Amino acid sequence: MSAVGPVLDVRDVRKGYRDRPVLRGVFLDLCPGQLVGIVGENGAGKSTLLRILAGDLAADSGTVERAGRLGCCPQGTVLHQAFTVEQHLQFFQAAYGISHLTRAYELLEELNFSDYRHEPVAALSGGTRQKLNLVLALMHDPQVLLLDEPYQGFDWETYLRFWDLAAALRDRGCAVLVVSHLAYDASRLDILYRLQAGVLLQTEQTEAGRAAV
Ligand SMILES: Nc1ncnc2c1ncn2[C@@H]1O[C@H](COP(=O)(O)OP(=O)(O)OP(=O)(O)O)[C@@H](O)[C@H]1O
Repeated sequence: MSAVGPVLDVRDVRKGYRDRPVLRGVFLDLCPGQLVGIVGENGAGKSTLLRILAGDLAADSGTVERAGRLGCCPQGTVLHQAFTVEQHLQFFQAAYGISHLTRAYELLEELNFSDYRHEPVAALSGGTRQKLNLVLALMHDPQVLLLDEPYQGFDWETYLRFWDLAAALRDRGCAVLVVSHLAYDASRLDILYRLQAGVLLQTEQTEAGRAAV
């Protein structure tokens, strides 16, 4: 458990579409140096919640307080077919206002796709596009990282690299939230929640969480 206060403080968030409630009072604290998972069935409201946490969608009621630089990897990729990997890095460099791409190139190496730097997105495989999506969320060294099904399309080796990367980010103080419909990553997490009937239930304290107490 982190001694530092939360960088994401979510109080009683509610959201429905038309007359159908999806989120019915979500509470969540995310602290620096925590790796937290949220699982839930298809349609449980995970992406809706993540979009609200990222500030991309308004809640009907409740509050979300964020502190620090935000990095977000949404479920759909945010890429343009005609532009190369390098061009995407340059656009996001300008958007983030960062002076160099050192961290971005480091991430390309870590995810093993530096060779694709000058390829257009249209020529990349689905898994490689997802790697780029992830790099774009990480290249400005965020303090709060929100990831929606971040390893979709990854092969096994890349999947393991993803978790090494997530653990390294946690260890350098980043607060990492991973949303997925599968719970088999539980042992890698400090806390695992289940989104069920519109609320977050803490399912168990994982091995990593117990070690961190
Ligand atoms: N823009 C929208 N308009 C109406 N209903 C929506 C909209 N977006 C999502 N929903 C509905 O809200 C519910 C929650 O959707 P959401 O995408 O948040 O679930 P999810 O847990 O992320 O699902 P999945 O695991 O399939 O990605 C679903 O029933 C979905 O059909």
